[in-house]
Amino acid sequence: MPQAETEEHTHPAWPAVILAGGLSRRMGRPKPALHLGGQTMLARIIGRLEPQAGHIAVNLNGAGQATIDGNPVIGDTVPGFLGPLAGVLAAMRHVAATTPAATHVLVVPTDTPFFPQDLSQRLTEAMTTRDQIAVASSGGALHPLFALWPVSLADDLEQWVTTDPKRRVRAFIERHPSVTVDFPMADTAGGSFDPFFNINTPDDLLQAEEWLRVLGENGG
Ligand SMILES: Nc1nc2c(ncn2[C@@H]2O[C@H](COP(=O)(O)OP(=O)(O)OP(=O)(O)O)[C@@H](O)[C@H]2O)c(=O)[nH]1
Ligand SMILES: [Mg+2]
Repeated sequence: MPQAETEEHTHPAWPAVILAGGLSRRMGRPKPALHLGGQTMLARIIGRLEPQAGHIAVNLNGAGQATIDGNPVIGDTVPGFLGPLAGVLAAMRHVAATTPAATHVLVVPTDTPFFPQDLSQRLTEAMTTRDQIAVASSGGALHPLFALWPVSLADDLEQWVTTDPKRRVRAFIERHPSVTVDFPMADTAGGSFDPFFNINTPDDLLQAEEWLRVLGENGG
């Protein structure tokens, strides 16, 4: 069961968590604070989520500050920079504690600013049972960090992230019932555009500025 529907939401509003931890080694500086089109990446992701999610929290490796941009910060619940799945685990624990009625948590990464505006709606519609992980894909590529995760997987995930040597997101998903939702490429003046364009390097950031111009002020 999602959070209560409100007038702004034409579909269920899941609690959501933004993965903003990690080391940003390829970028060389923290990705959530990067500026894209005059806005931080994190602010951009929050703006993209707000119309399609309920309560939003930001996951960092440590919860050194209480809020960012008005949203609560949650730290990883397992230490050691264990990767994105540590953030997914923190998201499940947070939602179980703060929104116990929610069966799922919507998780998105901080470095993919043009993700679809109907992400939550389409992932929700694709689920046929409440034990499924609903995962996004585009152009034949899975985007395992864009998913609706059953909160009930928390204990199993904790076991996995603290014992599996690779902690690959896909490998964890494969152990559970899931459904994949394919999102179309956008047709733009600059050609076909993948809405899951991911920013990892300084060069990716320059390209993202270009796409922002092509897509318009808010990035589509
Ligand atoms: N909570 C948490 N999130 C993480 C961790 N590692 C990566 N992430 C998040 O997972 C998403 C994808 O991670 P990457 O692109 O690999 O980010 P990264 O590890 O900071 O970057 P690189 O060091 O260049 O690999 C981003 O949204 C990161 O914020 C982690 O240890 N804990
Ligand atoms: Mg990484």
